[in-house]
Amino acid sequence: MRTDTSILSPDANIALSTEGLTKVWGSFVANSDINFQLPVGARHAIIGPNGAGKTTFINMLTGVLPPSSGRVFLGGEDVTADAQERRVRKGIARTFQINNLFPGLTVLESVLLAILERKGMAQHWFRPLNAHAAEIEEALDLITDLGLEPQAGEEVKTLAYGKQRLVEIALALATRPRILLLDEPAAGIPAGESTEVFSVIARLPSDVSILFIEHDMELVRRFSQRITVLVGGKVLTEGAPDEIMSDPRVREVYLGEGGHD
Ligand SMILES: Nc1ncnc2c1ncn2[C@@H]1O[C@H](COP(=O)(O)OP(=O)(O)OP(=O)(O)O)[C@@H](O)[C@H]1O
Repeated sequence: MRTDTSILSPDANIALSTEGLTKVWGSFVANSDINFQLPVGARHAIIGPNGAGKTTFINMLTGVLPPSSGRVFLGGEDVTADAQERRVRKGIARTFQINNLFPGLTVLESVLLAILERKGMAQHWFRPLNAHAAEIEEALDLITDLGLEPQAGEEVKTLAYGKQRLVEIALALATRPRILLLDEPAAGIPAGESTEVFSVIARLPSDVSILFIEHDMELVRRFSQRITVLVGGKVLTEGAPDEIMSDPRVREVYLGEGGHD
């Protein structure tokens, strides 16, 4: 019997929550009965060994994957049946690999296009630039917030990978999200640059609630306020970084496994 009924009633402090979220493929259970709450303004990490179901969970939050059972709530609203685009309009954003999106465009052009898309104006992108003064200003503000102003006029594909990841975050922020979901935002980039990416994430407005998957424990320790540990598709435990890092069960199943590929 459920003793915590808060998950069932809208709570203004909860940006996103799930109830009994489950994903099965045939007899394989990738996510099992996940009850999760992301408070407004959270910096929350999901960790767990390979195949634990982290990406599957995020994919059900964004609408990329339909759950087999369970529900996803944005604030108090059940968005389980909403398609991905609709969830984006309601404030759930995730990052996409930039090179698949806007090949050949500069940083400024890419962010501008994302803002025009949000405003339903993307089909007018070829209008004279002065017709988009407000959107250009917004794009430049966003680019500045992410420390990308030196690269504003450069083609995205020519940037260092760390900068490309930041452009991807800028594009997600251009949708004006309430919630930002990041699946390994520093994957594939050199260690120095990954710290820069996370420092920028840490500086994002506090009303944007952030949930991220990250394998680097030092980054998780530095940049999360709370951690959920997934193992075999189930929540093993959840808590503050120090609590999680010293939990013998976590050390055994995750930290003790000798690293991650
Ligand atoms: N479409 C699918 N059909 C069947 N099994 C799948 C499918 N997608 C993922 N899986 C399996 O579900 C399990 C969980 O995958 P998921 O990518 O969510 O794990 P993860 O925790 O993100 O792993 P990693 O850390 O390696 O990225 C894996 O065993 C994976 O092989």
